[in-house]
Amino acid sequence: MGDEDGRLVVDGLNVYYDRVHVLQDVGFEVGAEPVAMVGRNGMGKTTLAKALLGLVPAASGSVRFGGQELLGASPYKIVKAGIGYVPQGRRIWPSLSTHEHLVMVGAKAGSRWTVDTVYDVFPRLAERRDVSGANLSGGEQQMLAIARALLTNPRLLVMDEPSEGLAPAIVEHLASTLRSLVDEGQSVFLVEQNLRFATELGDHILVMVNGRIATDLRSEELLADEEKQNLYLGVA
Ligand SMILES: Nc1ncnc2c1ncn2[C@@H]1O[C@H](COP(=O)(O)OP(=O)(O)OP(=O)(O)O)[C@@H](O)[C@H]1O
Repeated sequence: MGDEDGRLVVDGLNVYYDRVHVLQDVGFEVGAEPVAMVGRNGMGKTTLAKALLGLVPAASGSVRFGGQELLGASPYKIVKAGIGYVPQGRRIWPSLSTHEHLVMVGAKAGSRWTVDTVYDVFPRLAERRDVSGANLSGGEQQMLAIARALLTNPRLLVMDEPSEGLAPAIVEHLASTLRSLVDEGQSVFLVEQNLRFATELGDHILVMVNGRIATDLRSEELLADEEKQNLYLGVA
């Protein structure tokens, strides 16, 4: 995991919604080092995550993963190729229990991830195994969305705003759990508005402005530069 084999290489990616040019010549790479993309609302981050998973069509460009071209492939094939997806808004089934969500995905043969090993990473989910999705807290739903993606045994985990709507203490807990996975070799591409979460998990930061990657820097550089934070994110 996280080796050159599982490298994501995005090049010249263009996406339109009707005539609106939402992603403009987007290019970046994700290897072993975790990468986070930040940007204000509506800049195109979710569209990018969806385009990587084949959920929105691209007009042109290339998305290669482990040397294989995935642009134009179905989401099913992309997940099978080793890209796991945690969508914005979590997408939990209200009437299914925690355990039902997990057994429905099941484990892949030979994978380190089984229902039991995801419960080891998220013990809170084991405690809440019989609780329905509708009755889980936001943080528990987020853990479940991540656990469900892990069961697909991803070489690369793409997460769209996992911190959204969660209390700071929960965000902190999520960041440290995800950081442990990264330290064990899990590759991660994170889309985030929460600068603290993004810089805690991502070593490398891409800033998206109006559908383009405006800059690309180390997380400590962005944290040390309030002017850039204000310019790109309006947070300082
Ligand atoms: N299905 C769609 N049809 C048309 N326009 C869309 C569609 N989805 C998003 N957009 C527009 O495309 C632009 C980029 O949206 P996107 O959701 O990718 O941004 P974002 O950076 O993820 O923002 P947020 O953090 O609010 O999710 C926005 O102007 C948005 O209004």
